[in-house]
Amino acid sequence: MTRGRRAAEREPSPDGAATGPVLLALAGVSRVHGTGPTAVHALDDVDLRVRMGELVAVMGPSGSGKSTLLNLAGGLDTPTSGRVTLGRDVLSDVSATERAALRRRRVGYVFQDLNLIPALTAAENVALPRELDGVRARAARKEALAALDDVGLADLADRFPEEMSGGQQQRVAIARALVGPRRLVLADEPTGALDSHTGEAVMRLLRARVDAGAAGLLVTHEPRFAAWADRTVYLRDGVVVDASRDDDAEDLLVGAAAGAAGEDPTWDD
Ligand SMILES: Nc1ncnc2c1ncn2[C@@H]1O[C@H](COP(=O)(O)OP(=O)(O)OP(=O)(O)O)[C@@H](O)[C@H]1O
Repeated sequence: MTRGRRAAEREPSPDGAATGPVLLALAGVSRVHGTGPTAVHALDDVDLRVRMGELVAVMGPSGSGKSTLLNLAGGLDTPTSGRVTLGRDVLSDVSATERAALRRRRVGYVFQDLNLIPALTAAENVALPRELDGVRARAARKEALAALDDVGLADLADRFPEEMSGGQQQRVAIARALVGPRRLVLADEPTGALDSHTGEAVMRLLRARVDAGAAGLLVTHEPRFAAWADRTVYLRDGVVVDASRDDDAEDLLVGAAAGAAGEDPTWDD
């Protein structure tokens, strides 16, 4: 089991198991790109559960399926077989439109390629996904300012991306990923373009968000960043070849509970 120094410091539990409800569950998930002799088995029969309050790192060589896993987890892609569940919603069963709506409301992405919109200020970039969710402009700005404050950028809210350093831009991207009621944070090499000091700061922010109750999945090539996670899953050729402790399924919100009537305790949106 790979447990980082910081995770160990943060969490005294000897087995390191996060105890929140399962937010994200992949069960027997495979993804094949293409057909016939040229088909690529990007993921093969992967099981993974991530709990609220848990940060899971995904490591593996180039082409091992890390980004495919992240895309499936966030509903950007659908599995060829198997099931992806977010809260009580089976992402792999809903229509593309519903999946897009779930994704927008519930999933925050942080990519190496930040995708900030150059013509919008930091606050406008962060507010945009909330406005797309139907939140009124004034409320969305308020939320955006709070999210920017969380990442230490309250003073730069009205700057444009080109007026900020790379690290500051990355923090804006994180604020945008975390604004509003999102509970699942998917980060694909979020530290890739950053110097080590700024990379650590980014990890601290992700860790803090997860400690506050989100579930996080972090793709990284760097063990020192994976050390911030509670556990690490290693992929090779689309297969999980090593995973530190994944806990019991008994309190899963999925399976028989999927589609059941009533409130979903993992969401407050
Ligand atoms: N849209 C696609 N069409 C065909 N093959 C694809 C597609 N997307 C990914 N693949 C293939 O699936 C495999 C897994 O790709 P993926 O991008 O998930 O790996 P990765 O571990 O994220 O790699 P890297 O670390 O280089 O980003 C690779 O062989 C890749 O070429």
